[in-house]
Amino acid sequence: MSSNETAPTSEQIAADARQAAVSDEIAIEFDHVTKTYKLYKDDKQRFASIFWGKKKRELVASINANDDLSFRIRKGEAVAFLGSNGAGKSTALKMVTGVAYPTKGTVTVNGHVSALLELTAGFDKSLTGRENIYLRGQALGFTKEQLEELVPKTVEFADLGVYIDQPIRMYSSGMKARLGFGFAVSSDPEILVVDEALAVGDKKFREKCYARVREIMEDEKVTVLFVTHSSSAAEEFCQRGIVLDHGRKLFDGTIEEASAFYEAM
Ligand SMILES: Nc1ncnc2c1ncn2[C@@H]1O[C@H](COP(=O)(O)OP(=O)(O)OP(=O)(O)O)[C@@H](O)[C@H]1O
Repeated sequence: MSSNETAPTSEQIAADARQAAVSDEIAIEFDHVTKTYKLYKDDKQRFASIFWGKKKRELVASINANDDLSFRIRKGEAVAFLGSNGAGKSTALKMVTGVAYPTKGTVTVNGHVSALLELTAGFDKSLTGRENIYLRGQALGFTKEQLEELVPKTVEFADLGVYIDQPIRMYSSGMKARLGFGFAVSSDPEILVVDEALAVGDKKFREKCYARVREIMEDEKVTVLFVTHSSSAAEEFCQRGIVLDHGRKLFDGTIEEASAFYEAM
C-alpha cells in the first residue's frame, strides 16, 4: 500500500464481504441494460458508418431492442422470458452468451454458459466433427481432462457414425446441428440458454434432444434461461417468468403470475 492510501474501514470490509456473498449466489445480473440497434438506409451506409463521421451516414431509425432492463437471476433458477415478436428476448439472451454487448448498462454472467442457439456457428468446415469438438472445447478453456470426457460424450450424443471423422463440409445441415447440440448438452453447463424454437435433426433425434434438455433443466444446480411464446411450456420448465415488451420489463414474478400477465396482454 502506498503512503497516501488509507486502510479500508471495518464497515467497508463487511460491505465488500456482503457484496461478494451476493455475487456468489447470482448467475446473471442485468443492471440498467439498453441495447440500441441503428438502422441505416442500406448496407453501404451501414458500412460507411464504421469509418466516416456523422454527416455522411443516413440513419433511418434507431431501436432499443432492450430498454433499461434490470434483473438478477440466482444460481439454479429456471426463468422463462415471455413476450411477443420483437419484444427483445433474443437480444437479452445474446448478451448473456456474449454474442452482443450492451450499449448502456452492464451484464454480469457468473458461470459457464451453453447456448442452444446458433448451434452450428463457428465450425471449421475443413476439420472433422471430432476435431471441431476439440477446437470448440479448447476455445472455451476446457482442460485436457475435461476434453477427454467431453469429446466421447458429444460423439455419442451426436450419433453421426463414420461421419464424425469426416470434414464438416460433407455434413448435411441437420448433421451439423446434431454436432452443435451434442456439444452444448455434453459440456456440463452451469447456465443453459434455450430457445424453444429449437428443432434439430429428425423426429427421433428431436425427442432425444428434448429429453436431454429436460434432464438438464431439472438439475437444480443449473441456471436456465428459456425463451418462449408458450405459457404452457414455460410453466412446465420454469419457476419464474419475466415478461418483455418493446425491450422493457413489464412483469417479473412467479411463472404462474407471469403467464397470466402475458396471456392477458
Ligand atoms: N441485428 C439487429 N439489427 C437491427 N435490429 C435488430 C437486430 N436484432 C434485433 N433487432 C430488433 O430488435 C428488436 C428485438 O428483437 P429480438 O430478436 O430481441 O426480439 P424477440 O423477442 O426475440 O422476438 P421473436 O419472438 O420474434 O424472436 C426487434 O425490433 C428487432 O427487429
